[in-house]
Amino acid sequence: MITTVIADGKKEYDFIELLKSRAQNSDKNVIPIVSEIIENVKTNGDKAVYDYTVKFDGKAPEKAEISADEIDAVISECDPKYIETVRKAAKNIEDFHKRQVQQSWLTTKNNGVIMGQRIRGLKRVGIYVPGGTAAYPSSVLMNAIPAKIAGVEEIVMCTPPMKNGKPNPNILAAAKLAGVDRIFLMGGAQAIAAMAYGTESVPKVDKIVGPGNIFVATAKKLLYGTVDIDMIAGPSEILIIADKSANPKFLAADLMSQAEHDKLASAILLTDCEELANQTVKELERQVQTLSRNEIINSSLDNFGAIIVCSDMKQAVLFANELAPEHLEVCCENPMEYVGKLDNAGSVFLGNYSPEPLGDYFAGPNHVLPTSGTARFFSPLSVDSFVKKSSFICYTEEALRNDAQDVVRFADTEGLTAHANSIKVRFEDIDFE
Ligand SMILES: NC(=O)c1ccc[n+]([C@@H]2O[C@H](COP(=O)([O-])OP(=O)(O)OC[C@H]3O[C@@H](n4cnc5c(N)ncnc54)[C@H](O)[C@@H]3O)[C@@H](O)[C@H]2O)c1
Ligand SMILES: N[C@H](CO)Cc1c[nH]c[nH+]1
Ligand SMILES: [Zn+2]
Repeated sequence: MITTVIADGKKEYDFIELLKSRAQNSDKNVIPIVSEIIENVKTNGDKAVYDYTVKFDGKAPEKAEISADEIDAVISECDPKYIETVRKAAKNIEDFHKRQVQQSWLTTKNNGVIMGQRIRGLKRVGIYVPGGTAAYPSSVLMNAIPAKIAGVEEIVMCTPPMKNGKPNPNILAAAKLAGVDRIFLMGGAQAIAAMAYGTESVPKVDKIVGPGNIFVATAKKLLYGTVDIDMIAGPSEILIIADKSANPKFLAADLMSQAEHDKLASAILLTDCEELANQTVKELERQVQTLSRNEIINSSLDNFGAIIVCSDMKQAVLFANELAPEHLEVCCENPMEYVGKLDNAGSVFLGNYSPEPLGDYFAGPNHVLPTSGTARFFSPLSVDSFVKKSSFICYTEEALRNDAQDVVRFADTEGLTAHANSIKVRFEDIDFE
């Protein structure tokens, strides 16, 4: 079961180092596997993707792309109540992300100089929607809605087929509602490589976004540069900081909500209350028996789960910032007090009634979030992830004349005479120093 460590001034620091190194090293073994897949797809295109789909997903569809007619036929199988829920979630996600939109701007200075920044949607993006051990229609919404708001011209989606080689109807319904343009049934590193290089059927994209397991996350990392990526959004993580006011039943449930994603998922509790830690262990043992994915949960908690009884809540905050988790729940008496102290987390859930799964599906903020400690420098998926910015400058002759001497001096200092010359030829009447 989960490892519990009690603060003694050293053990807890050593354990935090261990947890950090676990998160960073987990992809070492898969790099050679993923590199081979990428090379094969680059060389052999659709044929390689087909073979990997058979190998990893069970059965490959004859044609990887799903036609519009097929989509409509499959969607008719969905439960209308589910469609209604998707619509409500989509509305919340749209409302949240619309607030992120940045406008192009220009400014005119007193001397007539105009400059500004043009912001526009990327031309073609690839969104990855996981579908291995579970199907993720919620990830379709989280990827596609901000892309649409950003004005992306074409959204290409890849998701693995179900075991019978067919598409998951609930994923297709979410894709249609969110405005995805083309859908391909393929998963894992091979799907990422197909979108990065293009194949006979899959178009090459400018950027790949979206979460996935360790094979997907590693492929994105290796292909960065051939294509842009959003971040490393690998196996899920939850870290909870809790004081004695927290409810162990809620804590255990929330820890396991992320552990059930993947054997490599991590679930960590930091508390200053030993009694709460013990009660949470008991709750984990009790509740896990009632959950369908208990095998994955047990493996995840065994290998990547931890409860640390900290010396105080200040130490809990310090460790939370060190670990930089994907999701951070604050189950403390005054949760708002912590907001300004938590610097490194993908998404923060405040109070006993903001459980992590609410954010996964419904509240509005994006659930595609940085993992493996990369929340230190990556941000959640957002409208920003789908735009490109170009700046522009327009000087008048008079304005350039005024700045000419300074620009020439800078160019001369760098030893770049051609740069200086481009200014000088415009003002042959100026005697440059
Ligand atoms: N960070 C986030 O924002 C976020 C959001 C949602 C989900 N997730 C994570 O996404 C992941 C989803 O994982 P999943 O496995 O269910 O679906 P997935 O679609 O990411 O992966 C399935 C694919 O993995 C490949 N694969 C499986 N075993 C392989 C092997 N031995 N060698 C090579 N390739 C192999 C196959 O191609 C398969 O199609 C979970 O880890 C979950 O925690 C993260
Ligand atoms: N918790 C996942 C991100 O790590 C997102 C998700 C989708 N569905 C359920 N959960
Ligand atoms: Zn989740």
